[in-house]
Amino acid sequence: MAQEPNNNFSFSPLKLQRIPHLTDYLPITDSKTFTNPLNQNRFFRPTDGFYIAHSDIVLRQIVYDLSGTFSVPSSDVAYLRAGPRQQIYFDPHNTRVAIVTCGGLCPGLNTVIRELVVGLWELYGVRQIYGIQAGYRGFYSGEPIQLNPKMVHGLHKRGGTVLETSRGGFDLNKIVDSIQSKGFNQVYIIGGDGTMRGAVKIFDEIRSRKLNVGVVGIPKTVDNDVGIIDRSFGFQTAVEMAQQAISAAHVEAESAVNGIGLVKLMGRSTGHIALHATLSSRDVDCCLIPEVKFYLEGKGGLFEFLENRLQENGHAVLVVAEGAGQDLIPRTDAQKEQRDESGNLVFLDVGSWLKSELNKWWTRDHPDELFTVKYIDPTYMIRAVPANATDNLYCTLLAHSAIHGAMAGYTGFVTGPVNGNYAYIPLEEVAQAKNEVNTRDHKWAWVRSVTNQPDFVKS
Ligand SMILES: Nc1ncnc2c1ncn2[C@@H]1O[C@H](COP(=O)(O)OP(=O)(O)O)[C@@H](O)[C@H]1O
Ligand SMILES: O=P(O)(O)OC[C@H]1O[C@](O)(COP(=O)(O)O)[C@@H](O)[C@@H]1O
Ligand SMILES: [Mg+2]
Repeated sequence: MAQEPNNNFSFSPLKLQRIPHLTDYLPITDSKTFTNPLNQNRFFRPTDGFYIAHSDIVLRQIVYDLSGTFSVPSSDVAYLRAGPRQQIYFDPHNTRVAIVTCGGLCPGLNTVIRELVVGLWELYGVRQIYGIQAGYRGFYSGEPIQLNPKMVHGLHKRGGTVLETSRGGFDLNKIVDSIQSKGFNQVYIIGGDGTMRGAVKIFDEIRSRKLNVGVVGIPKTVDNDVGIIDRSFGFQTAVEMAQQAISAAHVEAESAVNGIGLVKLMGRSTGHIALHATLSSRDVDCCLIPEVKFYLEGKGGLFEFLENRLQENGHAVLVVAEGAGQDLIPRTDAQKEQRDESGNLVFLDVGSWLKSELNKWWTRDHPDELFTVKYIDPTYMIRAVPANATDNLYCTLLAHSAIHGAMAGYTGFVTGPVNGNYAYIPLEEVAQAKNEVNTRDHKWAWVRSVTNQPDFVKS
């Protein structure tokens, strides 16, 4: 029977995760602030509650169990709510902005660039806006490109990043020297977990040099592996794109005798894309993710499961995240050490390996029966597309939130939705947080109930 809520609960003070402000470390010789130009913007007409105050917060934890004696644990935290401030720190005429994109592609990168440029220009009247080319290395190895709304007009309809991106090339001193010498006072850094770790270092160096430069992180990752925020932009578009690959795999498998459709999806250390694509498709018989180790042979293994599925249905669809099964694939010592320019471990192709293992298994156990594995690897197709409508809207809100925070003088922060509300989160916290699939919660149980796949726990 459901337990009645108990009135015996109390809220201990929440811990507000403050974000740094430039005045925290800069000598306040001139404490002048500026009235937000939105006051004069005929489209916005600020009314009561339009501006966000220091006291507006967003709770990280919003679901509680009120049975028994209850108090909010002191570990529960709140973040500053994102949005326009009535008084701003930067004079728009003297604001000089740099925007950079780093790491892998993700649908919506161009939209964020577009909305940063248009938002800074239209909402705040900033005119000195520059794009840094090809990731972190672009700060010191090339010339920034000046941007204006006309130049970025149609960007939301294009995949990729017009600024180009890269991995590696992180030279802290050269980057900060360049920010200083080029006179930038706001830097918007769009990237994933690696980029955010770099951004923390840039922010620390800027602070230790006491530079009047705001550093803002905008989290980007198609894998959805950045923690704290609800989800990363482009993720939904990628899941949608993955449906096409799964449908094709299903058609191929269904149209063959003992056909297996195998689809590999992105997900270096997290299986969010594979999981969401599986749940949306319902054509998937088994979903393999990095968070759940699996095995091939014997009782409860993948082969036994597929054998039964082929017997029942004549076909099966397998979705595998790129980071799954890496511990099973034989590799040379050199391959064990191989890293990309950013230091990320280079993975072997789990799809090709699985295909080969499946073929070996079938030939060994059923030498006289037809069997086919059709392997589809849509890797770059799911991330090199323009953002869908939902992601485009999300990118706009992210860009606007970032601008409002930076113009107010906040620094060393990341903006993103927390429980549906846009918040300012300390950069360092985001750089450390991971978002892995929680295999104990109902979503993973739901996958297993949809596919009826094994739990791969050896008894
Ligand atoms: N720990 C780190 N410290 C400084 N820079 C880093 C760190 N990790 C990654 N970077 C830099 O961040 C950029 C993007 O990192 P990468 O891991 O490739 O992509 P993502 O940011 O999408 O995870 C690269 O230029 C890389 O050199
Ligand atoms: O071939 P690339 O460009 O290194 O990208 C491959 C990687 O990029 C990703 O799509 C996203 O990774 P990042 O968010 O770290 O850029 C991974 O899923 C994948 O392993
Ligand atoms: Mg990454």
